[in-house]
Amino acid sequence: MDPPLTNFNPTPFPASLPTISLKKISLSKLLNDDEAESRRMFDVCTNEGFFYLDLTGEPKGQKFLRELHDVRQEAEGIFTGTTMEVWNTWEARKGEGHVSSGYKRAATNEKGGAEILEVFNVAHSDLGDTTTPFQLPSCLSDHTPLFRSTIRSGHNIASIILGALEKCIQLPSSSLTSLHRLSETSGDFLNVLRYPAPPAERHGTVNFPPHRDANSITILFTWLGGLQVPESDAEAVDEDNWRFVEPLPDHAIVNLGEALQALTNGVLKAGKHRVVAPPGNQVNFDKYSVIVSTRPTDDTIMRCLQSPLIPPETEEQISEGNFTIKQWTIRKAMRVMGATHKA
Ligand SMILES: O=C(O)CCC(=O)C(=O)O
Ligand SMILES: [Fe+2]
Repeated sequence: MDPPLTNFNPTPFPASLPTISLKKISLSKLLNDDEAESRRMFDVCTNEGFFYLDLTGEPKGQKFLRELHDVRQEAEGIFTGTTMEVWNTWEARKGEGHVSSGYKRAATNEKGGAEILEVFNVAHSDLGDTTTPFQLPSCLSDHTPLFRSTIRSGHNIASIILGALEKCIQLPSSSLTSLHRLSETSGDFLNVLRYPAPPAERHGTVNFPPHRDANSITILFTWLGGLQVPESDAEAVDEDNWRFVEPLPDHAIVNLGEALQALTNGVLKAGKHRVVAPPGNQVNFDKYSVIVSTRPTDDTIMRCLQSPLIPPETEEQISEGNFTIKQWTIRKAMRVMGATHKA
Protein backbone atom coordinates (compact mmCIF):
# COMPACT_ATOMS: atom_id res chain seq x y z
CA MET A 1 0.00 0.00 0.00
CA ASP A 2 1.30 3.45 -0.92
CA PRO A 3 1.42 5.96 1.95
CA PRO A 4 -1.35 8.62 1.74
CA LEU A 5 -0.62 11.73 -0.32
CA THR A 6 0.68 14.69 1.70
CA ASN A 7 -1.57 17.73 1.64
CA PHE A 8 0.72 20.41 0.20
CA ASN A 9 -1.91 23.10 0.63
CA PRO A 10 -1.13 24.85 3.94
CA THR A 11 -4.09 27.22 3.83
CA PRO A 12 -7.26 27.26 1.71
CA PHE A 13 -7.80 29.18 -1.49
CA PRO A 14 -9.88 32.27 -0.48
CA ALA A 15 -13.60 31.51 -0.78
CA SER A 16 -14.70 34.99 -1.82
CA LEU A 17 -12.34 35.40 -4.78
CA PRO A 18 -13.76 35.63 -8.32
CA THR A 19 -12.50 32.58 -10.20
CA ILE A 20 -13.08 31.15 -13.65
CA SER A 21 -15.24 28.04 -13.59
CA LEU A 22 -13.36 25.80 -15.97
CA LYS A 23 -15.21 22.72 -17.21
CA LYS A 24 -14.32 19.42 -15.55
CA ILE A 25 -13.51 16.61 -17.95
CA SER A 26 -13.33 13.06 -16.63
CA LEU A 27 -10.30 10.99 -17.65
CA SER A 28 -12.26 7.87 -16.80
CA LYS A 29 -15.06 8.84 -19.23
CA LEU A 30 -12.56 9.66 -21.99
CA LEU A 31 -10.96 6.26 -21.49
CA ASN A 32 -14.39 4.66 -21.80
CA ASP A 33 -14.93 6.41 -25.16
CA ASP A 34 -17.77 8.49 -23.75
CA GLU A 35 -18.79 10.53 -26.79
CA ALA A 36 -20.61 13.25 -24.87
CA GLU A 37 -17.54 13.83 -22.67
CA SER A 38 -15.26 14.03 -25.74
CA ARG A 39 -17.64 16.59 -27.30
CA ARG A 40 -17.62 18.67 -24.11
CA MET A 41 -13.82 18.66 -24.16
CA PHE A 42 -13.74 19.50 -27.89
CA ASP A 43 -16.04 22.45 -27.23
CA VAL A 44 -13.65 23.79 -24.56
CA CYS A 45 -10.65 23.19 -26.82
CA THR A 46 -12.18 25.23 -29.65
CA ASN A 47 -12.85 28.10 -27.23
CA GLU A 48 -10.90 28.88 -24.06
CA GLY A 49 -8.47 25.94 -24.42
CA PHE A 50 -8.33 25.31 -20.63
CA PHE A 51 -10.05 22.63 -18.53
CA TYR A 52 -9.79 20.59 -15.33
CA LEU A 53 -9.02 16.93 -15.84
CA ASP A 54 -10.57 14.76 -13.14
CA LEU A 55 -8.01 12.03 -12.43
CA THR A 56 -10.14 10.03 -9.96
CA GLY A 57 -11.76 6.64 -10.54
CA GLU A 58 -9.09 5.51 -12.94
CA PRO A 59 -5.80 3.66 -12.18
CA LYS A 60 -3.86 5.69 -14.80
CA GLY A 61 -5.07 8.90 -13.18
CA GLN A 62 -4.27 7.66 -9.65
CA LYS A 63 -0.77 6.65 -10.70
CA PHE A 64 -0.16 10.06 -12.28
CA LEU A 65 -1.44 11.84 -9.16
CA ARG A 66 1.00 9.86 -7.03
CA GLU A 67 3.90 10.72 -9.37
CA LEU A 68 3.03 14.44 -9.44
CA HIS A 69 2.86 14.36 -5.64
CA ASP A 70 6.22 12.58 -5.39
CA VAL A 71 7.83 15.13 -7.77
CA ARG A 72 6.46 17.94 -5.57
CA GLN A 73 7.81 16.16 -2.50
CA GLU A 74 11.31 15.83 -3.97
CA ALA A 75 11.27 19.33 -5.48
CA GLU A 76 11.50 21.09 -2.13
CA GLY A 77 14.77 19.40 -1.21
CA ILE A 78 16.14 19.75 -4.74
CA PHE A 79 15.55 23.51 -4.81
CA THR A 80 16.74 24.21 -1.26
CA GLY A 81 19.70 21.82 -1.41
CA THR A 82 21.25 22.81 -4.74
CA THR A 83 23.75 25.63 -5.17
CA MET A 84 24.11 27.75 -8.30
CA GLU A 85 27.49 26.10 -8.79
CA VAL A 86 25.81 22.71 -9.21
CA TRP A 87 23.00 24.09 -11.39
CA ASN A 88 25.63 25.75 -13.60
CA THR A 89 27.14 22.36 -14.45
CA TRP A 90 23.92 21.77 -16.39
CA GLU A 91 24.45 24.78 -18.61
CA ALA A 92 26.62 22.75 -20.98
CA ARG A 93 23.48 21.49 -22.69
CA LYS A 94 22.74 24.98 -24.04
CA GLY A 95 23.18 25.40 -27.77
CA GLU A 96 22.29 21.80 -28.56
CA GLY A 97 18.79 22.66 -29.72
CA HIS A 98 17.06 21.81 -26.44
CA VAL A 99 15.48 25.17 -25.93
CA SER A 100 13.90 24.50 -22.59
CA SER A 101 16.04 22.08 -20.57
CA GLY A 102 18.15 23.27 -17.65
CA TYR A 103 17.73 25.46 -14.58
CA LYS A 104 16.64 29.09 -14.67
CA ARG A 105 15.76 31.69 -12.10
CA ALA A 106 14.16 35.11 -12.49
CA ALA A 107 16.23 36.91 -9.84
CA THR A 108 18.59 36.34 -6.91
CA ASN A 109 18.22 37.94 -3.47
CA GLU A 110 21.05 39.32 -1.32
CA LYS A 111 21.43 35.92 0.42
CA GLY A 112 21.99 34.21 -2.93
CA GLY A 113 18.52 32.55 -2.99
CA ALA A 114 16.04 32.61 -5.87
CA GLU A 115 13.45 35.37 -6.07
CA ILE A 116 10.17 35.50 -8.01
CA LEU A 117 10.61 32.17 -9.82
CA GLU A 118 13.05 29.31 -10.22
CA VAL A 119 12.50 26.33 -12.47
CA PHE A 120 14.19 23.13 -13.52
CA ASN A 121 13.22 21.45 -16.73
CA VAL A 122 14.01 17.81 -17.46
CA ALA A 123 13.71 17.00 -21.15
CA HIS A 124 12.50 13.49 -21.99
CA SER A 125 15.37 13.26 -24.46
CA ASP A 126 17.83 13.82 -21.59
CA LEU A 127 16.67 10.63 -19.86
CA GLY A 128 18.26 8.33 -22.42
CA ASP A 129 15.12 6.62 -23.77
CA THR A 130 15.66 7.74 -27.37
CA THR A 131 19.15 9.29 -27.47
CA THR A 132 22.39 9.02 -25.51
CA PRO A 133 21.48 10.20 -22.00
CA PHE A 134 22.75 13.60 -21.01
CA GLN A 135 24.38 13.80 -17.60
CA LEU A 136 21.83 15.43 -15.32
CA PRO A 137 23.22 17.29 -12.31
CA SER A 138 23.64 15.05 -9.25
CA CYS A 139 20.61 16.59 -7.49
CA LEU A 140 18.36 15.33 -10.31
CA SER A 141 19.98 12.13 -11.53
CA ASP A 142 18.85 10.18 -8.41
CA HIS A 143 15.25 10.88 -9.42
CA THR A 144 15.52 9.75 -13.04
CA PRO A 145 13.03 6.82 -12.64
CA LEU A 146 10.42 9.13 -11.10
CA PHE A 147 10.90 11.81 -13.76
CA ARG A 148 10.70 9.22 -16.52
CA SER A 149 7.51 7.62 -15.24
CA THR A 150 5.87 11.03 -14.64
CA ILE A 151 6.64 12.14 -18.21
CA ARG A 152 5.34 8.81 -19.55
CA SER A 153 2.12 8.98 -17.54
CA GLY A 154 1.53 12.59 -18.61
CA HIS A 155 2.25 11.67 -22.23
CA ASN A 156 -0.16 8.71 -22.10
CA ILE A 157 -2.90 10.92 -20.70
CA ALA A 158 -2.16 13.57 -23.36
CA SER A 159 -2.51 10.80 -25.99
CA ILE A 160 -5.96 9.93 -24.63
CA ILE A 161 -6.93 13.61 -24.99
CA LEU A 162 -5.47 13.77 -28.53
CA GLY A 163 -7.27 10.54 -29.51
CA ALA A 164 -10.62 11.98 -28.41
CA LEU A 165 -9.94 15.33 -30.12
CA GLU A 166 -8.93 13.78 -33.47
CA LYS A 167 -12.28 11.96 -33.63
CA CYS A 168 -14.24 15.13 -32.85
CA ILE A 169 -12.32 17.08 -35.48
CA GLN A 170 -13.08 14.35 -38.07
CA LEU A 171 -9.44 13.46 -38.68
CA PRO A 172 -8.51 9.91 -39.71
CA SER A 173 -7.72 7.73 -36.70
CA SER A 174 -4.21 8.36 -35.20
CA SER A 175 -3.66 11.60 -37.15
CA LEU A 176 -2.73 13.48 -33.98
CA THR A 177 -1.61 10.64 -31.72
CA SER A 178 0.88 9.36 -34.31
CA LEU A 179 2.58 12.78 -34.36
CA HIS A 180 3.18 12.47 -30.59
CA ARG A 181 5.28 9.40 -29.88
CA LEU A 182 7.63 8.99 -26.93
CA SER A 183 9.44 6.25 -28.83
CA GLU A 184 10.93 8.98 -31.06
CA THR A 185 12.82 12.08 -29.97
CA SER A 186 10.51 14.92 -29.12
CA GLY A 187 10.62 18.01 -26.97
CA ASP A 188 8.45 16.46 -24.22
CA PHE A 189 9.53 17.64 -20.79
CA LEU A 190 8.82 17.82 -17.09
CA ASN A 191 8.96 21.31 -15.66
CA VAL A 192 9.08 22.02 -11.93
CA LEU A 193 8.54 25.62 -10.90
CA ARG A 194 8.94 27.23 -7.49
CA TYR A 195 7.66 30.72 -6.78
CA PRO A 196 9.21 31.70 -3.40
CA ALA A 197 6.74 33.44 -1.04
CA PRO A 198 7.01 37.08 -2.14
CA PRO A 199 7.89 39.94 0.22
CA ALA A 200 4.99 42.34 1.01
CA GLU A 201 5.94 44.80 -1.73
CA ARG A 202 5.49 42.13 -4.38
CA HIS A 203 2.06 40.85 -3.30
CA GLY A 204 -0.24 41.05 -6.32
CA THR A 205 2.59 41.24 -8.88
CA VAL A 206 2.81 39.19 -12.06
CA ASN A 207 5.46 36.46 -11.73
CA PHE A 208 5.04 34.74 -15.09
CA PRO A 209 3.91 37.10 -17.86
CA PRO A 210 0.94 36.33 -20.14
CA HIS A 211 1.70 33.77 -22.82
CA ARG A 212 0.48 30.70 -24.67
CA ASP A 213 2.56 27.51 -24.51
CA ALA A 214 4.55 26.45 -27.58
CA ASN A 215 3.66 22.74 -27.19
CA SER A 216 0.63 20.57 -27.92
CA ILE A 217 -0.70 19.85 -24.42
CA THR A 218 0.29 21.11 -20.98
CA ILE A 219 -0.82 19.14 -17.94
CA LEU A 220 -0.27 21.21 -14.82
CA PHE A 221 -0.60 20.28 -11.20
CA THR A 222 -0.33 22.93 -8.52
CA TRP A 223 -1.42 23.31 -4.92
CA LEU A 224 -1.67 27.08 -4.38
CA GLY A 225 -3.53 29.68 -6.43
CA GLY A 226 -1.76 32.14 -8.71
CA LEU A 227 -2.54 30.84 -12.21
CA GLN A 228 -4.89 33.17 -14.07
CA VAL A 229 -6.70 33.00 -17.41
CA PRO A 230 -8.70 35.75 -19.12
CA GLU A 231 -12.46 35.86 -18.69
CA SER A 232 -12.92 36.91 -22.31
CA ASP A 233 -10.93 35.68 -25.31
CA ALA A 234 -10.07 39.19 -26.53
CA GLU A 235 -6.42 39.44 -27.68
CA ALA A 236 -5.69 42.50 -25.51
CA VAL A 237 -6.67 41.46 -22.00
CA ASP A 238 -7.60 44.19 -19.52
CA GLU A 239 -6.24 43.84 -16.02
CA ASP A 240 -9.90 43.40 -14.85
CA ASN A 241 -10.39 40.40 -17.10
CA TRP A 242 -7.87 38.07 -15.46
CA ARG A 243 -9.47 35.38 -13.27
CA PHE A 244 -7.85 32.93 -10.85
CA VAL A 245 -8.01 29.21 -11.57
CA GLU A 246 -8.62 27.48 -8.25
CA PRO A 247 -6.43 24.37 -7.87
CA LEU A 248 -8.69 21.39 -7.05
CA PRO A 249 -7.54 18.20 -5.34
CA ASP A 250 -7.24 15.23 -7.71
CA HIS A 251 -7.70 17.48 -10.77
CA ALA A 252 -4.97 18.51 -13.19
CA ILE A 253 -5.32 21.75 -15.12
CA VAL A 254 -4.93 21.14 -18.85
CA ASN A 255 -4.32 23.65 -21.60
CA LEU A 256 -3.65 23.33 -25.29
CA GLY A 257 -0.59 24.93 -26.85
CA GLU A 258 0.23 26.67 -30.10
CA ALA A 259 1.63 23.58 -31.84
CA LEU A 260 -1.81 21.96 -31.73
CA GLN A 261 -3.38 25.23 -32.82
CA ALA A 262 -1.03 25.32 -35.84
CA LEU A 263 -1.65 21.65 -36.76
CA THR A 264 -5.41 22.31 -36.83
CA ASN A 265 -5.13 25.74 -38.49
CA GLY A 266 -6.65 27.48 -35.49
CA VAL A 267 -9.60 25.14 -34.87
CA LEU A 268 -8.11 24.01 -31.54
CA LYS A 269 -7.15 27.02 -29.42
CA ALA A 270 -4.09 27.56 -27.26
CA GLY A 271 -5.14 29.01 -23.89
CA LYS A 272 -3.59 32.28 -22.74
CA HIS A 273 -2.44 32.41 -19.09
CA ARG A 274 -0.16 34.08 -16.57
CA VAL A 275 0.88 33.56 -12.94
CA VAL A 276 0.56 36.13 -10.16
CA ALA A 277 1.43 35.91 -6.43
CA PRO A 278 -0.92 33.49 -4.61
CA PRO A 279 -4.16 35.01 -3.30
CA GLY A 280 -5.12 35.63 0.36
CA ASN A 281 -3.06 33.87 3.03
CA GLN A 282 -1.57 31.56 0.42
CA VAL A 283 0.81 34.42 -0.44
CA ASN A 284 2.86 33.51 2.65
CA PHE A 285 3.96 30.18 1.21
CA ASP A 286 6.18 29.03 -1.63
CA LYS A 287 4.10 28.01 -4.65
CA TYR A 288 5.11 24.92 -6.64
CA SER A 289 3.86 23.84 -10.06
CA VAL A 290 4.63 20.54 -11.77
CA ILE A 291 4.07 20.45 -15.53
CA VAL A 292 4.24 17.66 -18.09
CA SER A 293 4.45 19.09 -21.58
CA THR A 294 3.71 16.99 -24.66
CA ARG A 295 5.04 18.05 -28.04
CA PRO A 296 5.09 16.61 -31.57
CA THR A 297 8.05 14.35 -32.39
CA ASP A 298 11.08 16.20 -33.75
CA ASP A 299 10.50 15.18 -37.39
CA THR A 300 6.95 16.65 -37.50
CA ILE A 301 6.45 19.20 -40.28
CA MET A 302 4.26 21.96 -38.95
CA ARG A 303 1.67 22.04 -41.74
CA CYS A 304 -2.00 21.87 -40.83
CA LEU A 305 -3.80 18.54 -41.15
CA GLN A 306 -6.72 18.04 -43.52
CA SER A 307 -10.27 17.45 -42.34
CA PRO A 308 -13.71 18.78 -43.29
CA LEU A 309 -13.56 20.86 -40.10
CA ILE A 310 -10.09 22.38 -40.67
CA PRO A 311 -9.95 25.40 -43.01
CA PRO A 312 -7.37 24.91 -45.79
CA GLU A 313 -4.16 26.96 -45.59
CA THR A 314 -4.17 30.41 -47.20
CA GLU A 315 -1.71 31.30 -50.01
CA GLU A 316 0.32 33.19 -47.43
CA GLN A 317 0.53 30.18 -45.10
CA ILE A 318 1.56 27.94 -48.00
CA SER A 319 4.29 30.38 -49.03
CA GLU A 320 5.88 30.29 -45.55
CA GLY A 321 7.43 26.92 -46.37
CA ASN A 322 7.95 23.76 -44.36
CA PHE A 323 9.38 23.86 -40.85
CA THR A 324 9.99 20.99 -38.49
CA ILE A 325 8.63 21.46 -34.97
CA LYS A 326 12.17 22.29 -33.78
CA GLN A 327 12.63 25.03 -36.40
CA TRP A 328 9.08 26.26 -35.77
CA THR A 329 9.74 26.53 -32.00
CA ILE A 330 13.00 28.43 -32.49
CA ARG A 331 11.30 30.85 -34.93
CA LYS A 332 8.49 31.36 -32.44
CA ALA A 333 10.90 31.96 -29.53
CA MET A 334 12.84 34.48 -31.63
CA ARG A 335 9.64 36.32 -32.53
CA VAL A 336 8.65 36.50 -28.83
CA MET A 337 12.14 37.71 -27.89
CA GLY A 338 12.05 40.30 -30.70
CA ALA A 339 8.70 41.60 -29.44
CA THR A 340 9.99 41.75 -25.84
CA HIS A 341 13.13 43.66 -26.86
CA LYS A 342 11.07 46.20 -28.80
CA ALA A 343 8.69 46.72 -25.84
O1 LIG B 1 3.37 27.82 -12.79
C1 LIG B 1 2.33 27.82 -13.42
O2 LIG B 1 1.23 27.68 -12.85
C2 LIG B 1 2.32 27.98 -14.93
C3 LIG B 1 3.67 28.15 -15.55
C4 LIG B 1 3.57 28.30 -17.04
O3 LIG B 1 2.65 28.87 -17.55
C5 LIG B 1 4.60 27.72 -17.93
O4 LIG B 1 5.61 27.17 -17.44
O5 LIG B 1 4.42 27.79 -19.16
FE1 LIG C 1 2.53 28.38 -19.66
